[in-house]
Amino acid sequence: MRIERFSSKEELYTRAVAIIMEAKNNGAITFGLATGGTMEPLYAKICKTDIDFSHCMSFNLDEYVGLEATHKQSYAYYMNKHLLNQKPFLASYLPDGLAVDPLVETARYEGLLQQYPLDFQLLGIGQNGHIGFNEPGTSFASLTHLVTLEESTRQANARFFSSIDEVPTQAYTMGIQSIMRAKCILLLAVGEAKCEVLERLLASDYTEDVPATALSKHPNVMVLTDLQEEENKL
Ligand SMILES: N[C@@H]1[C@@H](O)[C@H](O)[C@@H](COP(=O)(O)O)O[C@@H]1O
Repeated sequence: MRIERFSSKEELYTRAVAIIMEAKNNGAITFGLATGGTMEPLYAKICKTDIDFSHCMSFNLDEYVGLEATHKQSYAYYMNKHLLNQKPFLASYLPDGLAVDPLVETARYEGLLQQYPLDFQLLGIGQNGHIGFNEPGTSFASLTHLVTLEESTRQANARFFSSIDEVPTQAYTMGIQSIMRAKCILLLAVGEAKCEVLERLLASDYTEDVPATALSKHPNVMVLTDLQEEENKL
């Protein structure tokens, strides 16, 4: 895992855009995409470039169960709003939050990921170390599956909803193994709220208690952060 630290968010996002453009120039076609506050400035910056994804495919990490694609807090809506309306891909996929049968839906989505292996995966990180919606304790062998969200995850995401009661209790997510199959992974940890989890990630051994530590066994992971090392603070 290579880590690059930036003294400003502006520099960090500029670097992230450059990495994505380089991946694309080097032939990446299939992009795993992420949502969350962390990704909003990234997508805003991408939209200002002339990058063309019209021959690429995108696959989102996760989606809330129970929200239709037109719901303003669904990840389908988020992706259209922040990226896909401005930068359309040849095809864009997310798990279907309204799928009737979770087993059929997770098999469908995992099948797509196996049919179109990811060249590039973008990741944020949850305050409890989750990637996608893989909560602590998730098997590192997991494929796309249905999860029950931790209360802390619902609380962290409640800021996007009018009240915590509206935050879904379940989601579909790519599994850890689905994520780890990507050829190249870029994780962004931005803002003070991610300080503790980033330090945990860097200090922890490979453990399912901190899902993001799975990445330590991946050959091509880059972490960008605006957080400084403990000794450099003050
Ligand atoms: N499922 C998403 C994750 O993919 C994301 O990484 C995390 C952090 O989001 P934020 O960037 O808003 O802190 O939030 C959600 O839980």
